[in-house]
Amino acid sequence: MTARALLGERLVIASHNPGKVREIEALLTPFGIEVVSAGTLELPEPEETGHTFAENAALKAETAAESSGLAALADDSGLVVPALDGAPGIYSARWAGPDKDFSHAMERVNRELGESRDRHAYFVCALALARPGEEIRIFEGRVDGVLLWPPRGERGFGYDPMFLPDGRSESFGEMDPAEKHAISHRARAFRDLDSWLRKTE
Ligand SMILES: O=P(O)(O)OP(=O)(O)OP(=O)(O)OC[C@H]1O[C@@H](n2cnc3c(O)ncnc32)[C@H](O)[C@@H]1O
Ligand SMILES: [Mg+2]
Repeated sequence: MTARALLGERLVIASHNPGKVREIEALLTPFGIEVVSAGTLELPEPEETGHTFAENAALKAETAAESSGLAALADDSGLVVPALDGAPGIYSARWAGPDKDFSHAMERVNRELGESRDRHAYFVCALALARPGEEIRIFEGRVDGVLLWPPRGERGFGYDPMFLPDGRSESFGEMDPAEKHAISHRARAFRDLDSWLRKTE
């Protein structure tokens, strides 16, 4: 089967975050399917009550698939800081508060790290694909790096300006989007999705 047959003619991107929707649209381009975002369809934003990235991604994808009757792809992601026992993790969006203020969230990460010499962090992305009448599928990706202070760059979204991926000299906030797509947690999860599609073909 082709990607189109597996994913449907029209796929809902079950996210209300414009930064993510932009990246997911770019990463889906090679699949050649029409996409529409949950925001455009005015779908409700479900409460993220799961305890893992995968559970929250599944919850968002299932809600969107049920309310639209279409296949839906959700992304639950976040920044994991081992020296902070994994925080902010699944609470990454919530650390920015109702105003979605990521300068504030980044300051909190840096403040809580204090003088810690361990500034290692990684981004995780769990993608969930829900198709009407089919079992839900989860795909995951991760990228490791170190936390910078002060943050650098205006590109990307969320915690990007404080994240320097391993082996690179530019933060995610400074990088050209195409470069971020070559190595990001989200791109790696898409590679996992792509290999599943190829196996199923
Ligand atoms: O749930 P949806 O509607 O998709 O949008 P959201 O922003 O609430 O998304 P999450 O619940 O998955 O929260 C993940 C947060 O982690 C951060 N994050 C995820 N991927 C990121 C990336 O590539 N670069 C920077 N920050 C990222 C970003 O701040 C997100 O708001
Ligand atoms: Mg969310």
